[in-house]
Amino acid sequence: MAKYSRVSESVGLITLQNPPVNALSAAVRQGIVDTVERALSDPKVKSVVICGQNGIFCGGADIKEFGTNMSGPLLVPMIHAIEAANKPVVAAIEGSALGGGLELALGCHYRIAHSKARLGLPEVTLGLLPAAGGTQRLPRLIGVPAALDLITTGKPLDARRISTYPCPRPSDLDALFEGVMEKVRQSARGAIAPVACVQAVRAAATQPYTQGMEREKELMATLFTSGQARALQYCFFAQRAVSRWSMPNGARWDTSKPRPVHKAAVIGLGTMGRGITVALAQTGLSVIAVETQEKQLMDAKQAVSGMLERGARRRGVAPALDKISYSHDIQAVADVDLVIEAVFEDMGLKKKVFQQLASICRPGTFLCTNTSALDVDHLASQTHNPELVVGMHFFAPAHVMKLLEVVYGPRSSPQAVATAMQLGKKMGKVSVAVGNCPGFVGNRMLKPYMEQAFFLLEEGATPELVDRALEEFGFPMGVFRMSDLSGLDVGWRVRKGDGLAEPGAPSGQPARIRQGRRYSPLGDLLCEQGRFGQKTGQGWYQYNKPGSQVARSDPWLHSFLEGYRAQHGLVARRIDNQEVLDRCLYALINEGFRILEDGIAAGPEDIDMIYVFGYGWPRHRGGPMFYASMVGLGKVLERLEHYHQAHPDVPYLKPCSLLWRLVASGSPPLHKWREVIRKLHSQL
Ligand SMILES: CCCCCC/C=C/CC(=O)SCCNC(=O)CCNC(=O)[C@H](O)C(C)(C)COP(=O)(O)OP(=O)(O)OC[C@H]1O[C@@H](n2cnc3c(N)ncnc32)[C@H](O)[C@@H]1OP(=O)(O)O
Repeated sequence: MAKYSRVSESVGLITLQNPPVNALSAAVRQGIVDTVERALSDPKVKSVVICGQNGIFCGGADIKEFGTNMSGPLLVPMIHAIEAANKPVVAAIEGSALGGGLELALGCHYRIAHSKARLGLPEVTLGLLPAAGGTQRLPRLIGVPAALDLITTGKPLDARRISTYPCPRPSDLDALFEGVMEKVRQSARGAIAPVACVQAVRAAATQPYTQGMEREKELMATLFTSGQARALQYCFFAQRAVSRWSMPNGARWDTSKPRPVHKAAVIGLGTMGRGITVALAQTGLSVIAVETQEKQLMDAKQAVSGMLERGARRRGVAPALDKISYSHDIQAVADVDLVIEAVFEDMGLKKKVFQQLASICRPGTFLCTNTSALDVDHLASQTHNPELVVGMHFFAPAHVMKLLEVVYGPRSSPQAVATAMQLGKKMGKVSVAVGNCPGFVGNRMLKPYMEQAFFLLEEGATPELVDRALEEFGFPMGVFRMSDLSGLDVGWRVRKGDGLAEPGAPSGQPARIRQGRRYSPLGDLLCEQGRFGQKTGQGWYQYNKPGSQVARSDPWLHSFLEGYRAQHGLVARRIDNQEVLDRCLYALINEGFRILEDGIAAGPEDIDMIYVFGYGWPRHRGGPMFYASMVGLGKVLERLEHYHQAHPDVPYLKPCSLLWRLVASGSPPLHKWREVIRKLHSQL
């Protein structure tokens, strides 16, 4: 696990060997201890070099060991022994030196890095801090401000020449730490690791080394066993696990070969189409961007060019303007490998586009739809080759948001899914393969979540109260602020399509029962008044002007709610944060279990990554299904039953059979849920 050799007579060379990333497993740590001892006791050896095999120095501690009884030498004394060595020890860094890997390098007397090396302390992203001296040695090496930046964000740095570093000279240490703590608290949204990182670096800046090390150890001890660390480490593996997709028919990632995509087309250049065009061009693909309205096409070209130029400036590269050609004629897509349709969310219109594409595109072209909820299979049936059709559901802004839902219908071929998944990966997305149903995974689960928020308003809550509870939980935005941002009219259109929202509906009880279940027309009533959210300057909140983003409490809305309750004979009661969280989150989680039961998502990791990367679920809480496993499935079931008894006309609150089944089988840990789901499916 650490190979020893002597080179040029006097240099002891230690090579870390633990594929794929030379993580510091117990065996590697033991190997380092043994080989360092050997080099130091060999009189012919004058200096020691530590490097990693296969072009990577070291990816840090072995995260898989964290949940286990860790054995083997500890990192801190191992690194101390290197630092205390009486022969110079050099870290020769190629590829990544991350976490414990960088801390190992920091314990060496010199570090030399390849110009393409990446150095970082990502512990904070796993709910931890760099507790092998990282928070103590790094500030001493590069100064407090730069160290704080690396440690609290976990972002890796490219190796740089020292002459390019600014000289770190904090003038007022207290102000510096207060400022950073404030920034960290705001962006961390309840995450404890970044705060502990600041506290540890503060110890480095204000206390002697040994006391700093003690503080670092103490803070790490708290983090190491925290639920947040478990959640973040779960996310690390879940993010990788979702790329190993499978379909109910047995097709899998490792047996399905993607086809290369060199040239793609985007149809429809509204907000989504523009973002998708940018994402594709930035990946290096040739893109045909089609918009039939001449004025829209010109506007889109200008907007896309601006987005590409700003992105390129940020990344210090040339903008990929020449990758895109614009056309108002759909015939221009005849020779592309893959088309992404991103026209207005209207089934009639999308069907027409798919019929056209089926007759224009050359045989074998993959046809993808960016619909957020419509039936992918129905669109596939408009073509001669339904096996080539999949959904590619991007999230706005499409060139920024990391999530891509790849939606397969019953007739989508494994190759079409593999190709869309690979294209998503190339675009830097976290791509999750899911089955076809209204709203797929993300939007399907959003429905019960939003429904509960509306009901809470009817029962006495305000948008401010609901949003505050969700934001304190860790969402960047509560449900009403989010609804104002995305536009109330979007959901209104869907409800009208579903035959739910009817203008001029009767008042009183009938208005609140639709299709045999409780319904809240509050969102529809706001839309009827032209209150569509930020874009109209009024929604659940008020804004200084249309387009403004600063939400202010709206007295009109409060008296509207009072009037509404009076009109419907509802008596407002006191609602606390816990009830908001219980009802909104457990209704959403219950739908997640139904999705697993229906086989729409292959496993809980898929749902969790969709919520973490697409819906602002706080990463340090691991995603809704992981959260349910942490709260305890028995407790989730009990609360859902309680609320369903109180609201029997709300089917979303009725605990689903998979949840019952899991609780009956002793609430197994999340990684065992697939077995229970398999059994459930085999019995159906
Ligand atoms: C009081 C107790 C004291 C305990 C001390 C605890 C000390 C903690 C300090 C630490 O070092 S924490 C770990 C910090 N390191 C990281 O967070 C790095 C994580 N890895 C990465 O960022 C990337 O993997 C990479 C190194 C940049 C390589 O990226 P690449 O895209 O090339 O490959 P991946 O697909 O991401 O990974 C390949 C494969 O390797 C697995 N893996 C990666 N890093 C680790 C690791 N540190 N431990 C265990 N396994 C790791 C990864 O899961 C992939 O495997 P899979 O089977 O495909 O999932």
